Amino acid sequence: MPIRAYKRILLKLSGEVLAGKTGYGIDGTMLDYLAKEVQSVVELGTQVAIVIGGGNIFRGIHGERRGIPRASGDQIGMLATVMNSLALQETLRSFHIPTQIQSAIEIRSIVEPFIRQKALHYLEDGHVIIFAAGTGHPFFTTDTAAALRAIEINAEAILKATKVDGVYSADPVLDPTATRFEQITYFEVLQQRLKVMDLTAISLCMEHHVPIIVFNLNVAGNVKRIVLGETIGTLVNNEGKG
Ligand SMILES: Nc1ncnc2c1ncn2[C@@H]1O[C@H](COP(=O)(O)OP(=O)(O)O)[C@@H](O)[C@H]1O
Ligand SMILES: O=c1ccn([C@@H]2O[C@H](COP(=O)(O)OP(=O)(O)O)[C@@H](O)[C@H]2O)c(=O)[nH]1
Repeated sequence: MPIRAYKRILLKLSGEVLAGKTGYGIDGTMLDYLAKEVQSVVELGTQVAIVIGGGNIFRGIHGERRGIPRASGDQIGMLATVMNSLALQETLRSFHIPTQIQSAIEIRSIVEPFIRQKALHYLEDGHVIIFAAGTGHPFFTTDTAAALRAIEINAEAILKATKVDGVYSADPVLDPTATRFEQITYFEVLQQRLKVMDLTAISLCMEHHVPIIVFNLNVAGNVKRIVLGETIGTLVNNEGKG
């Protein structure tokens, strides 16, 4: 078996990634693609926790335009992450990967509530665990939920999957002259307000020394490459050189 760089990771998937090319909702081809990426590291014996966003269905901030107060809009957004989690769970199970969901909001007839000790047991038993409903609180994001859960389960790294291949000096989607960092410190990300992840999430990771690897999910095999220690994307930690 190849040597793994990481034994326990937290994979952060944006909701948007689930929409695939359709741009909205849940795309079956994308679910299969994600399941294969996850399978490739489960096969290495890596423990995998996943936090998934809801932006493919609803973002709280956008509700305000339709007269939905932010806190209610955020609750809709959190429920969207539960829908995405269920879709991903069923796909992972169809790939024979044992998968559990734990939700930060209690919806007991559908998914288990978040119980840290139980989550740790699932991981140790080789189950993939999906943490749904973000932090359970409005005004937060699933990036912050990813940071929080990564700390709670002692994940060795957060793998932040995006459609760009790392952290840039500016949003590369908007600024073609932006340059990519191979490594950068949390402090530099905060100081330069680089919006690849929200600042609350970065601060939590900085305080608790959780490295973040920002990488392009659209390149097949990237999750496995990272777990095997290849330098992919941008590493955010305390020692980055910028
Ligand atoms: N400095 C930056 N470096 C890299 N990406 C950035 C930067 N600033 C903004 N971004 C954007 O952040 C996105 C990554 O966040 P992600 O969670 O995937 O997207 P979203 O929050 O839109 O679902 C990238 O797709 C990119 O367009
Ligand atoms: O702890 C959380 C996490 C998410 N959300 C809501 O859920 C939506 C979807 O999450 P996010 O935008 O982080 O998803 P992504 O951008 O990763 O798809 C957000 O817009 C918020 O409205 C929230 O209120 N609290």
